[in-house]
Amino acid sequence: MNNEHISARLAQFRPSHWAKDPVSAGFVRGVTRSQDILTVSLVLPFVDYRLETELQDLDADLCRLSGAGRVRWQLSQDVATLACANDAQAVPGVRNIIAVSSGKGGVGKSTTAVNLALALSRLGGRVGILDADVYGPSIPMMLGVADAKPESDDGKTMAPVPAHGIKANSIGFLVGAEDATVWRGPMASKALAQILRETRWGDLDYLVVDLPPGTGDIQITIAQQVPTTGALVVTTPQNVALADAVKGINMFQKVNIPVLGVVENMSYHQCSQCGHQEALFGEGGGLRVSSQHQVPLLGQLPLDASIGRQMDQGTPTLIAEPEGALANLYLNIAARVAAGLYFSGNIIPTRLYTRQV
Ligand SMILES: Nc1ncnc2c1ncn2[C@@H]1O[C@H](COP(=O)(O)OP(=O)(O)OP(=O)(O)O)[C@@H](O)[C@H]1O
Repeated sequence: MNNEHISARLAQFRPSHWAKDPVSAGFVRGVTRSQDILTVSLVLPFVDYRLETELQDLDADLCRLSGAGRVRWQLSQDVATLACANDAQAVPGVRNIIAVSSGKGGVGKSTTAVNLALALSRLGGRVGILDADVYGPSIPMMLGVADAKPESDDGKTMAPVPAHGIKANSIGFLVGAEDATVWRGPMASKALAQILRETRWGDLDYLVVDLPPGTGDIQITIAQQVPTTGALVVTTPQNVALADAVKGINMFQKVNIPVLGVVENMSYHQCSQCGHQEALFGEGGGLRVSSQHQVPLLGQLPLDASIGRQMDQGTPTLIAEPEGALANLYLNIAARVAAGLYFSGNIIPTRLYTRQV
């Protein structure tokens, strides 16, 4: 068996959203042959369980090169802890924090944050979500746990609310939605810092933080108080929303938080009868912003009544139709976010924690 040829073939495999192939990135940990089976072990430092299926495309070539009859893929994930971009104190057990923002209200930021968190969980991660949208904490409703209350046995810390396999906390669980909206800057950001640190998140690969919309002082304060690893900006294709998205990108860049990319929501409307796609709010805006500001366009989501309806019912798209085309769009975004975060970040050595996928 010629290991060099096998390595060369593995190195040709590179999903389009990866910055490196698995060999040069150091993900391949071993190639061994025993009798008729070629075993290839990989450890992935970010989540993407779908890789297992994609790798099977290499089976025929690897069998030919090794003379084995079949290939056994041993894939495990050990999500790397990446250095956070600011000097905020780390949250124990939480490996990476992803902030979701929008320059403008109502563009679908919370919808994207919830589906992104669920998609990261589906890809194999241990995931939490912190609803930092003090102006409209909608995540309890979106996750179908509007009446839940985080429990506290010691009066000092609280257990997050479990929902659809992820852990959630929200200012909305603790005070009525109306009360939260009257809070102003310092009070709101102080309360959030407290919620972030007093929640017993346990071990999380990713904590998604849904920021309040806008690019003012409160957003900057929160982004700086939270040990953020990277941020993404949600926008719609209208010019006015795009202009605000640019402000969002600039805000993060000013405080040195890497922008993982832009998600264009309500990009087009797809007719449920004939499948015709129509760009209701203009075309190409997200792509323009992404290329002008050198940040990736992470994905485009249609304006689809089922996304809104499923959210209102507390069963987000990823849960309501896990195998559907819309869920797949969110999974693609999550895979890009996870890989983008890893390839653009600086790794902090963590205790080795390897799980079989
Ligand atoms: N792609 C979509 N297709 C259809 N409806 C959507 C889509 N994205 C979001 N919505 C709906 O649009 C409304 C606003 O979405 P959401 O609350 O996520 O926006 P937001 O940007 O977080 O708003 P705010 O920051 O002002 O709270 C919700 O009713 C949601 O269900």
